[in-house]
Amino acid sequence: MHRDSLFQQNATIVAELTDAVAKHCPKAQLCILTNPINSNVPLAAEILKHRGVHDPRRLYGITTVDSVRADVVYAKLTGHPLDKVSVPVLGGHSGHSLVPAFSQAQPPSRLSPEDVRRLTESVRGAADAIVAVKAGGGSATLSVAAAAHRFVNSVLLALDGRQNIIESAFVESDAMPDLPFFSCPLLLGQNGVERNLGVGQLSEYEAELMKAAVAELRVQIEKGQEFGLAWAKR
Ligand SMILES: NC(=O)c1ccc[n+]([C@@H]2O[C@H](COP(=O)([O-])OP(=O)(O)OC[C@H]3O[C@@H](n4cnc5c(N)ncnc54)[C@H](O)[C@@H]3O)[C@@H](O)[C@H]2O)c1
Ligand SMILES: O=C(O)C[C@H](O)C(=O)O
Repeated sequence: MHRDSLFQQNATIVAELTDAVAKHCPKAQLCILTNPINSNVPLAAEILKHRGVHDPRRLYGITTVDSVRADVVYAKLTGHPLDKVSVPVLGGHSGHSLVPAFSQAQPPSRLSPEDVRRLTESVRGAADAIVAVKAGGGSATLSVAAAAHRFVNSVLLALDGRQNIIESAFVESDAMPDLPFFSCPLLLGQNGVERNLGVGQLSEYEAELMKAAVAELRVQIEKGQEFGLAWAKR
């Protein structure tokens, strides 16, 4: 499954809803789940900019399901309790644009290169695996609903003043040179993204994957920006 192929159907819907947010609730924290995240978030940013209400701290693409998947496979392999595990997932939300950073997993565990490759592929291929199992019956639903709930709940807790709320999301960012949007762990606060916690130290394997991820992301980001700008000016 290519989330990118959903762009044709979903771009106009995202544009219309973002425009309504810009007009009626410009201070809202806008959490976009609609695929392709890698294009739809840049698209929304262009519309918000055009309307003069763009605040990069308040616009997110929800990538939490990737974090959930990485945490689950890491916990299963290492035996760490799932609620104590955290694996950063970096980049975007599509097979080759996302890079799970198992080298930074907490609590740390020594994994063989073969284990890391296998876990990485299972996180990157999870969406396709679910589509195949459902055989025409759709894609992931419950896991995504749970992940979206976790993310939005974290945004609300931070809004309410709770400290040390960290979630990854695809946001406007300078974490990766020359790439205006990127997903990595964020410290959330009352105004949205309080601090971008950045990419951290990647292993050689992860750095290699990241090169291809960045190339794919660049194309998908530009596609969203072009659509958003054209839609806003139409
Ligand atoms: N970011 C992620 O991790 C992730 C994971 C899974 C699904 N998704 C994406 O979430 C989106 C929804 O997936 P789903 O399984 O819930 O689909 P779905 O078809 O079950 O639900 C889509 C809903 O959108 C509504 N809708 C359609 N056009 C609309 C419009 N113009 N304005 C307002 N609402 C409109 C429909 O009535 C329907 O209720 C898809 O784009 C999917 O790719 C993202
Ligand atoms: O588009 C979908 O429904 C798939 C989803 O992005 C996923 O990661 O499972």
